Amino acid sequence: MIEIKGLSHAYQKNIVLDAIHLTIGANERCALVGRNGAGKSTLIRLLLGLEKVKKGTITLAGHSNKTGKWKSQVSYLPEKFQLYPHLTGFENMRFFASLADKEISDTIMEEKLKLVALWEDRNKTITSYSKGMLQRLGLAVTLYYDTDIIILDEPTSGLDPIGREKLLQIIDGLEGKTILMASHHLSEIERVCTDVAFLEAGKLTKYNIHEFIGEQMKRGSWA
Ligand SMILES: Nc1ncnc2c1ncn2[C@@H]1O[C@H](COP(=O)(O)OP(=O)(O)OP(=O)(O)O)[C@@H](O)[C@H]1O
Repeated sequence: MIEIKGLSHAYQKNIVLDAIHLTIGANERCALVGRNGAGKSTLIRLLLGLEKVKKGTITLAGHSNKTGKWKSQVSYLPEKFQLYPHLTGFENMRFFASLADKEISDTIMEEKLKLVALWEDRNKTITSYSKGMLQRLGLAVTLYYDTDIIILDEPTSGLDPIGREKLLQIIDGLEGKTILMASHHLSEIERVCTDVAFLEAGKLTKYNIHEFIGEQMKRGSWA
């Protein structure tokens, strides 16, 4: 579960987040949306401890983000995951596993590579992978930590419709996770998300997906 209470953040006089509240429970897939500059990346950086929380509280999987205990329960897929181009898909998996705090077995790597449909291509160097395959490999790395909370930053960015659909199918199949996914695409939000956290002028409003679609019909797209 993610719990944010009274969180504010400003860069000099630019108030980006103004006393926002957000709770995302297990089995919720919550989209994080808002216009360019609305504060999505700032919120993600605060959640990941990359930016200091000055006002308000963040609790991740029951741990305050001030303690550091939350780290084993959160995984993050950035918009562009830095993989090693001279290594194969499997070698990349092994390399990132070697950096993890817990042991990640070959069996788990096999399971995740099969989940993202890259098992057949595991021994190819990733220079031969398409953008979609690279993003799926990044997702496989993110998933083998098996954390309660998964944060995805525009996971389908730059993918063609087939690549996008394959990735969304995998995300749609994840169970028992708390997912926050930044996105600019209403169609993909509708496809996989149960809820939407909408940022506008420093305020955050949470909708269930049906309310959000209705709201968009009334007032036009946010983007
Ligand atoms: N390190 C920083 N220093 C100063 N201002 C910043 C910094 N990072 C972000 N900002 C400002 O904070 C506001 C929110 O930026 P942020 O990147 O969080 O928005 P965003 O919703 O992620 O935008 P986008 O959709 O374009 O990625 C913007 O006005 C931006 O210029």
